[in-house]
Amino acid sequence: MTDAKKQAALDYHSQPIPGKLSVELTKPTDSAKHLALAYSPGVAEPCREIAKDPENAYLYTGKGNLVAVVSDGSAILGLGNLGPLASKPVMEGKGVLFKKFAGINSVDIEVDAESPQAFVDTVARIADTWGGINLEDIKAPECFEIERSLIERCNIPVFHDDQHGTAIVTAAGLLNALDIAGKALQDARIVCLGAGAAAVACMKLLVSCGAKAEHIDMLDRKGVIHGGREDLNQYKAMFATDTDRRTLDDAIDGADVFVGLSGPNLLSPEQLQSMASNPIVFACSNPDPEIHPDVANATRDDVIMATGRSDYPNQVNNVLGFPFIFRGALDVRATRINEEMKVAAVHALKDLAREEVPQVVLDGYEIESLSYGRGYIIPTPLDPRLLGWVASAVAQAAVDSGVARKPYPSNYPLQSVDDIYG
Ligand SMILES: NC(=O)C1=CN([C@@H]2O[C@H](COP(=O)(O)OP(=O)(O)OC[C@H]3O[C@@H](n4cnc5c(N)ncnc54)[C@H](OP(=O)(O)O)[C@@H]3O)[C@@H](O)[C@H]2O)C=CC1
Ligand SMILES: CC(=O)C(=O)O
Ligand SMILES: [Mg+2]
Repeated sequence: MTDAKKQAALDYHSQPIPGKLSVELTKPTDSAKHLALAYSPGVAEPCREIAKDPENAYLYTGKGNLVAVVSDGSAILGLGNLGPLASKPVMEGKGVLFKKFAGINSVDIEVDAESPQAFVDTVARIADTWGGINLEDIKAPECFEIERSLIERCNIPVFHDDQHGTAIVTAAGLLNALDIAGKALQDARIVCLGAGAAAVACMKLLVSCGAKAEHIDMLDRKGVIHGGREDLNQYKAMFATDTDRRTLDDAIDGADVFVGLSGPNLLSPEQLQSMASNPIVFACSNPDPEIHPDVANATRDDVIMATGRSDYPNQVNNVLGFPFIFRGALDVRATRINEEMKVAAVHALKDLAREEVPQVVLDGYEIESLSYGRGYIIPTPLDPRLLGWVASAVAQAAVDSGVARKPYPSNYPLQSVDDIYG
């Protein structure tokens, strides 16, 4: 970013008031009568009802439309472990996206925990307050055990966005990119740079969508993950292959797909040059991708290029997932977000990209036209149809797979966030 853009980003966060989120009132509070309802003595009535039946919290409080965005700051975007407080702008940012795109209220919680167990205990003790918990920017391998324990201990959806949100969006974008490149997922040779939270979840979901595990080379800082390595944790070991390839140079040669979930500037033009025809490059590290799109496009004119950024075409970013996935899950009061709901979200995103693009999206990006093809493999976050398409697919899958505690909502498909209360 230029110095001017960096300053603009700081100004955006600090002016006219610090931060990006605020709390609003939903009831009148202008008279003594109102106060006697909102606070003492009236507030005692819903307290008594909730004490009788905890489900009444959904009726008398904001719980059912409230998601906690929780981080320990150990893997903030691709910036690394900067600690809990430095993650707050990202967590507030996730809250902005929840509210703007799905009408969901959220509170960011940055936890300074000395161990994964302390983190889990902290979150589990406050879990009843929320309708759902979105874990964010927690590094691997700790994130896997943290999420598993919290899912076990909580009866609300717990979802590690960097794993599953990223995987859902990546799978949808990749299915379309392969379609445009004239290739099939089961034949594609895939290189995944990174072997952390996002990478492991993305490759697992791609395999469940039809990719061949033996066609995937996953790499960490030490190179290709292969069966001869003795330093692999159980999550990396799932992707160990029987191969002689050891470096990114070895793995990328002739590959159809590069998925970067690692760090900045790690894929060189020479490496891109050695990929197969119509190479698909998802350089998803934020804020700086594994290869800059200007460099990639200057290197090959047949590249299908995506990044996690909002300022280039094909934004493969979990913003296309978590707001709408939680919307659907909350509205049917799902106890968890299961594989069926994730796969339903993949297909909704994939299919929506093949529809005509509405004018409001063109206006938002200040462009004249946009249609399914190399420069448009995935819907943009500003597409108002995401709410209806993705939340409906997720809610239906929750009902069909038996994790919903309420029926498919009668006010679905949602046209806008103004419709969420029916
Ligand atoms: N576009 C999107 O929607 C999303 C993008 N991301 C991006 O993915 C990246 C990883 O995030 P996340 O999975 O949460 O973090 P983790 O800390 O869990 O994982 C990071 C992984 O990247 C690997 N890595 C780091 N540097 C290198 C390198 N030089 N060469 C090879 N591998 C490297 C690490 O290797 P090792 O295991 O050896 O330490 C580790 O496996 C970030 O840049 C993040 O911004 C994440 C989520 C969503
Ligand atoms: C987008 C996101 O969640 C990340 O880069 O961590
Ligand atoms: Mg993240």
